[in-house]
Amino acid sequence: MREHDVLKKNKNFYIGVGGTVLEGLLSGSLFLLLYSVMQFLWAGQFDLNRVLMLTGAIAGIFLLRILIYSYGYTKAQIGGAEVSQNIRLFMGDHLKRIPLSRFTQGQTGDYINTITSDVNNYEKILTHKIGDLAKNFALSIMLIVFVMTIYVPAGLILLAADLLLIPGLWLSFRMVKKYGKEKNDICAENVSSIVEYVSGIQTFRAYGVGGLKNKTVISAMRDFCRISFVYEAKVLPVGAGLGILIWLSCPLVIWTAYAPWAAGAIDTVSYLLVCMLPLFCSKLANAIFVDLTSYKNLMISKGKILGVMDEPEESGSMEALRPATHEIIFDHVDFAYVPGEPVLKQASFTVPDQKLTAIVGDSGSGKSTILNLIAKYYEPAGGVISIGGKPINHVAAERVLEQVSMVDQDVFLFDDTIRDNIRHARPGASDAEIEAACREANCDGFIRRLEKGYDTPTGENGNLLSGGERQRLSIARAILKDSPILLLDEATASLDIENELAVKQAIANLLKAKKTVVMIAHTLSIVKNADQILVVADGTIKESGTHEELLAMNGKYAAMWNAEQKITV
Ligand SMILES: Nc1ncnc2c1ncn2[C@@H]1O[C@H](COP(=O)(O)OP(=O)(O)OP(=O)(O)O)[C@@H](O)[C@H]1O
Repeated sequence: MREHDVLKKNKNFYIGVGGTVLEGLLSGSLFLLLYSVMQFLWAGQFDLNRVLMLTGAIAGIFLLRILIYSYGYTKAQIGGAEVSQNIRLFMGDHLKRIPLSRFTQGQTGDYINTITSDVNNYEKILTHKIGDLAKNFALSIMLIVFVMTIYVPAGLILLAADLLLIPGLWLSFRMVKKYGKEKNDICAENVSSIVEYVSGIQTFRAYGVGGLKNKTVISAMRDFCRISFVYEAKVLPVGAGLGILIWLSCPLVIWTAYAPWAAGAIDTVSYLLVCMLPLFCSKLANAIFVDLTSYKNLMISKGKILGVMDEPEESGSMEALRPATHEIIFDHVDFAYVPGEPVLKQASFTVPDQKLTAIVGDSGSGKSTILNLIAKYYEPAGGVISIGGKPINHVAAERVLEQVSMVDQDVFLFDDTIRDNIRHARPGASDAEIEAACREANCDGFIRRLEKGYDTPTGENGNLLSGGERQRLSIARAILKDSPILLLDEATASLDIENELAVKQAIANLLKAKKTVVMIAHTLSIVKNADQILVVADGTIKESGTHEELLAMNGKYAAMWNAEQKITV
């Protein structure tokens, strides 16, 4: 489905609108019945037969209205839900192709806001607003025409009152444009701060900055309160002023139609009805004003949806990447997360095929960034990265990731069973293959001790498991995926000794298979036996070689090694 097609209204929507309009017109027809009742009364021809006929007609119309309304309403809801489902599925698919660099915290709040509340708003336009507007327009036209058949000038006054909606809406649309967009942006910021608050609730509590002490959330809420007030305060006077002007049509009609009534050109019953209908018409005009103003406001949501849909996706060929070897080369690679703050500067190195390369360096020197670039989570600003001699700059990230398994410090687990969490690595894997991978990853034992074994739910983001258990599940995923390149961010520092040993054993098992491995090591003793060690500093590779070669250089690595030895002793 093409991006703008998903926003298109469907058949159910049109049936829903048609039903609402029909139901509205039927409700308007009650005025015609009322008119005939008054005519019969006035003529002294109202008898039991007529009462029965009229009440029967009213009951019939009422029943028909209920049927049409229920059918139309249900269809409109189904139609709207279908459209919002298509939008959300499309966006889900689209988001996975948007470059990761776009997912800053503020932007993430924007995305969440768009996928949830903006799509809900758009659904509301389809299910309620358009139908209500069409119904009120149709009913207004019907009543104006009816009044015109009785006395043309009275109908023209009602028409003129309705035409006042044009300047009124012009003004209110300007306000919506000015303050509605700001309200929507502040709402997105609110979502970001709430997402941050809920995700970090443990930390906030630990430092006693939860609830009313949380400055970011409170200030975001205050901003939202302020803009909501400003928005209403700006739009409300326009609506109130317009309401009064439109309402003036009531005395004007009474006054205008008086002369023809007094002259006998209009009978008393018609005069009475002509005097009553402007009240109803002005209520309809006010409803149209409110609905069109909120329609315009809700259309901001449509604009935001289109904005996300139009965000450029990662480019690159979807052709399968089938390199003969899995040697990785960085050739003068430049990279920055934030423009003007380079993380890698002309970094060049080679990771030999089927060998273990370790990356060491100070915290923040760019080690994880190197792994992120190999996995194509980010694009370099300059230089070339190639796998097996093939530059990956123009290859789609999905194709590169087929060659790569990543085990890093932030293990993401879905709120699903352990078995299905591991199966994400290779959806076609059998239960036996999953269990074999878990044995290798040193997690089969603890999984079997759980009440439901492999069918135990991990909880949201794996919060029912310990850090070491989550790490081992992520290693099991890498073993199951069995891809030729393995990227490993060694993270045993925060684990207790038992978990640390289990994770280290799991990593040792993972390294047994012949793969091209790039491993970030935070403790040098782990990488002593690596085939090559790269030392990252100042955005580039400062030293490279084996442990012995680097010690002999007596440079940064030797200094780091000596410092570590002192701590260990
Ligand atoms: N998503 C991001 N947006 C902006 N800056 C980032 C982002 N990720 C990392 N950085 C910055 O880039 C630099 C390198 O980060 P990186 O995570 O690659 O370092 P590292 O060597 O792996 O650190 P550590 O050993 O502490 O994990 C750091 O200054 C970091 O603050």
